[in-house]
Amino acid sequence: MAVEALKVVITRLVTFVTGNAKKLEEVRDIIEQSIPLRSMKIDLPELQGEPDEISKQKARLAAEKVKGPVLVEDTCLCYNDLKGLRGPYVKWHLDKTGLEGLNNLLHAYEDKSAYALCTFSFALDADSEQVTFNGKTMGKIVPPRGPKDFGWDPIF
Ligand SMILES: O=P(O)(O)OP(=O)(O)OP(=O)(O)OC[C@H]1O[C@@H](n2cnc3c(O)ncnc32)[C@H](O)[C@@H]1O
Repeated sequence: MAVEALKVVITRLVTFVTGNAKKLEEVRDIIEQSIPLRSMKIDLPELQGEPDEISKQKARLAAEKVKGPVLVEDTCLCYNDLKGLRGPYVKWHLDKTGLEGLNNLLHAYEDKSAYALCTFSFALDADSEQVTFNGKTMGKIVPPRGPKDFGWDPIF
């Protein structure tokens, strides 16, 4: 399945669906040279569940709207001592409590280690099985510092 999908990716235009300009910038930098890519901002529901499942459903919903091959990504920030939370819900936490709130979450814990999990899903169309890829970066949660122009970067 993955190989079949890949064949189509390089010959057909893929729509990267996101409402996040910084995310789009990074994805363009990394894969625009490899596959024909365009972007589209479509409001998709913020889903709940495990990262892979959220990403797959996001791809299915995006493919339904685009009616063609799509790529989506869902980012999680996972605290080890909180068993992987805030995970996919980090966006809400960041919106409501800001960077300080995300940092304060770990005050009661010794271990400040965390990881960023990026889950990409590709779908040829709404009826095809989604192909999912994960990337994980280990780090730790610190008080906010540096540029504040991209999500939770200042605390990770
Ligand atoms: O339209 P989509 O692609 O879903 O864009 P989004 O901003 O809703 O994307 P996510 O749900 O995947 O992102 C969850 C949160 O993580 C933030 N984020 C995503 N990638 C990041 C990165 O590389 N560094 C810092 N923050 C990031 C993002 O700004 C959100 O607040």
